Amino acid sequence: MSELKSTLTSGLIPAAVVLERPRLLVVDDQPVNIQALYQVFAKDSEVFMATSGQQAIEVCRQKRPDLILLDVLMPDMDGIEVCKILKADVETQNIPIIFVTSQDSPEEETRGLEVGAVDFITKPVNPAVVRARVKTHLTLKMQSDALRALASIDGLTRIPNRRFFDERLDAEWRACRRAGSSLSLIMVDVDHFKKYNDHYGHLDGDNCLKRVASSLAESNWRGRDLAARYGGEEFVCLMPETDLAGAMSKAESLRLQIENLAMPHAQSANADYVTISVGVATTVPSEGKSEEVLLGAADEQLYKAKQTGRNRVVGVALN
Ligand SMILES: Nc1nc2c(ncn2[C@@H]2O[C@H](COP(=O)(O)OP(=O)(O)OP(=O)(O)O)[C@@H](O)[C@H]2O)c(=O)[nH]1
Repeated sequence: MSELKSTLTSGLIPAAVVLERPRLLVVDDQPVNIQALYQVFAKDSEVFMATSGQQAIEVCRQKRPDLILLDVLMPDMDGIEVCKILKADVETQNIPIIFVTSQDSPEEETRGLEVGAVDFITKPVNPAVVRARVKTHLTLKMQSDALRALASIDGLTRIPNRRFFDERLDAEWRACRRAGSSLSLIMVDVDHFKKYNDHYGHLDGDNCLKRVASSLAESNWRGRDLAARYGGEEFVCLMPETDLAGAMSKAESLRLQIENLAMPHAQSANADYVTISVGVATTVPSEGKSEEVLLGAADEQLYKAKQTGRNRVVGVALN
């Protein structure tokens, strides 16, 4: 449970998922039906409302509700279509959708479940039934969000792991390619870390990695940036919409940040304390280029930083 608690506070699970006051979206073209559901939930939940499919999608993207109660039959865009659109978008696909319908045929229900709804409720709604079903699906959503977040965190350092980083790199690569903007990668490696372990012991080595990780993760990052543990004593940072100059300047401030922790390292050939070497690579993703090439380039720059004396930043912009 304490693991889950620290995961929650790390920000990887949205605060709303703690569900002290769940956020529900009720969608129906008839205000009287919205009113009926509003009365069931208003006391314990924050209730958003939408009277059309298009409005429902907009509210969803802005407010990120924990669950949607969605009317099937609506004039412009029906509930099935709304559900398909929300399930196709990574930002909204994990929000459970319960269809609320006056047509309770098996065909209708099958169609709804096939496009991704989790449940069906028939009109006129029974307050006790709808409350119980919503509670069940909110609990399931909280559990699956918590599991997803735990699977994304490195066990030792509690910052995002390589798996999470790989997923985000993939998504940001595509986003920067669409926008025609730069994507930068920063590779960080602790200098002479084998000697650190040999001198202070593996437990102190672990603590050193934890401090480096926290310092990197707590740096002053912009919205879509990400710092993760790549493996061993290596860390990686992703900076979308950032050119080489911006990434080099951030990398230099990370290097200083670690130096300023002033963690003693008696065996380092570079300094009396722990330092890092940093490799930076930037590209504008396009047809024919790959994420692996960007990763390889950052790694190559890191190698150069090691070869040319460590405790330094080296970078390259790829054509
Ligand atoms: N304590 C601890 N050590 C780790 C962990 N992961 C990797 N290491 C150690 O990190 C060390 C990395 O050593 P090397 O790859 O030789 O690099 P280095 O000693 O840092 O030398 P340079 O990178 O060239 O400065 C190895 O001794 C690994 O065992 C970990 O989770 N905890």
